[in-house]
Amino acid sequence: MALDRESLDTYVDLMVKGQAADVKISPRACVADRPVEPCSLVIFGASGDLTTRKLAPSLYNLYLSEALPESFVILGAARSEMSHEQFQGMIKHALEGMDLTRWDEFASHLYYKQMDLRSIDSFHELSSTLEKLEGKHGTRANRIFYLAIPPSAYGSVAAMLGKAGLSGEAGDGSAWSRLVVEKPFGHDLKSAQELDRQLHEYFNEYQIFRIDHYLAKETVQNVLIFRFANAIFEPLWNRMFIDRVRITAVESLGVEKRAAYYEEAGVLRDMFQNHMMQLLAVTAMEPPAVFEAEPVRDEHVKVFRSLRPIERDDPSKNLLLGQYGPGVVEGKRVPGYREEPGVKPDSFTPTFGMLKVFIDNWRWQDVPFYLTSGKRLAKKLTEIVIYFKNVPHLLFQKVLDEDIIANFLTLGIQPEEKINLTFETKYPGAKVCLRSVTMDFNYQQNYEGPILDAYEKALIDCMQGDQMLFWRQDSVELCWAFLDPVLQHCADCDNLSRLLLPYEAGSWGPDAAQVRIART
Ligand SMILES: NC(=O)C1=CN([C@@H]2O[C@H](COP(=O)(O)OP(=O)(O)OC[C@H]3O[C@@H](n4cnc5c(N)ncnc54)[C@H](OP(=O)(O)O)[C@@H]3O)[C@@H](O)[C@H]2O)C=CC1
Ligand SMILES: O=C1O[C@H](COP(=O)(O)O)[C@@H](O)[C@H](O)[C@H]1O
Repeated sequence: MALDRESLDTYVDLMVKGQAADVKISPRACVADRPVEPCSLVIFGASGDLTTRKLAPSLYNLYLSEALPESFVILGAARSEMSHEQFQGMIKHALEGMDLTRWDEFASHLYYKQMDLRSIDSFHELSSTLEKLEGKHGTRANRIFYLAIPPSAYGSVAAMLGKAGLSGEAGDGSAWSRLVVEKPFGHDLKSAQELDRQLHEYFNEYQIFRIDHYLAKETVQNVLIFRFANAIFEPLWNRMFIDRVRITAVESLGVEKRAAYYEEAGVLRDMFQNHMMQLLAVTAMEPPAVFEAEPVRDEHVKVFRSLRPIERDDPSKNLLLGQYGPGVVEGKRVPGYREEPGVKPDSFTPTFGMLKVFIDNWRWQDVPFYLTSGKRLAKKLTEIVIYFKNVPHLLFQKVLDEDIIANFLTLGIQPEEKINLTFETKYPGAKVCLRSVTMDFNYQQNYEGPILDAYEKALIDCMQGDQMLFWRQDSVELCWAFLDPVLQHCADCDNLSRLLLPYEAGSWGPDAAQVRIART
């Protein structure tokens, strides 16, 4: 049968002109979304680092891309004395380098209120300020309270909101109230349960949004799409075909100005209890019955429930810890952790961790997951790498007398947002030689629009009431229960000093020789 004209043209385009890789496939329903209702966003901690560095640029970007509702109010609150105009000036300063052509319109939605978070009167005043602003901007009484304040204040602020009547919702669903809580959610299982008890005194679980900006990263969401919207990978995604999984989230940044917090947290609380666990969950979870918040979060929970406990008395078989010393990072000389402002000169706080984790279930029995995170490493890199098993019969290895590299799949989260599959091919020529080649997909391929920043996604999801990318309390508790024994072991200075290995800033962590010495 002869090809019709259109098919022939397509064939010529794809095959003869060799453009298969450049086929433009239009996105399907990528912008179709739920409407965002008018609302007010109250940011407690509006003068702090998180607000200026993350929230302000995200909100302005959402405004520029017309993702915010037409009627909205952003009310900043903190201890500092500031007028509305000063607050607007501070936010504008935080937007340096962005397109400010629509700044004046955006600024007309920004307000500030000086507050003492320990005083109930301050919350009653907040209530009447909100009512006035809601009347002026027509935002109804839909309210989001964002806790960008020290974690020690989360419980009491939630209680103050409740006492001032700000946690309630209209019975007919015409007005809602939501609470956004930043990590850390407690510092161990017990404190996480206590915090949860305090939050629930006045808020229901469906009103509480425990943010994890890693879950909201485009490429992390893409892990689920990659796994469950393709038929060819999932059959391989198990212990029969996968040898090991490496999940890495390392950065070149040091502790910056957060020593007070980091000295208490260290890498295990700062990165493992939250972001690393969520990366593990999206890699290891089963497909949910439907792609909705609760079924997806149920599957996260099942992964966390299946974590093989780490030996309390000797976690060193599964754990490697390090602390950075001075070195050169990206061409710049930097001090060691102990010389950073605010850090104790004899601090044993770990800034690097590698944890070998097993998930005891049918899919993953005995497949090790290596989770690595650390500060002041050679470069910023977050990726999930799936190492497949070697071929069952080493046909070419015998001919070549050399190891054959098993296939691996790299899910690049940041800074390069990509998916690579590496496999063996024949090197051209008369002799039998092999070479590894990589099939690349770059996230920006055939896409020119902006990529939503994680905080933008989290904010918009919260405005839409979608909790899929937020932590549920049962997951929080299971992760603390898993890490608590390790943290308790490390709370003993003698144990910690034995476990903690130095590494040079700008390196890839403690070197292998040191690790071997420490382990013998
Ligand atoms: N910064 C980041 O990148 C990240 C932060 N987080 C979390 O976000 C939260 C905020 O962090 P960050 O912005 O870095 O902290 P900062 O210390 O920079 O800011 C704290 C803010 O809270 C306000 N505040 C503190 N105490 C009171 C009080 N009694 N009454 C009223 N306001 C008060 C401060 O106001 P004032 O300055 O006026 O005193 C300031 O605006 C923390 O829980 C942190 O763990 C989570 C992930 C990343
Ligand atoms: O939550 C945190 O994350 C950042 C790393 O986030 P990223 O999006 O830049 O990868 C980390 O630097 C910080 O210590 C931690 O609190």
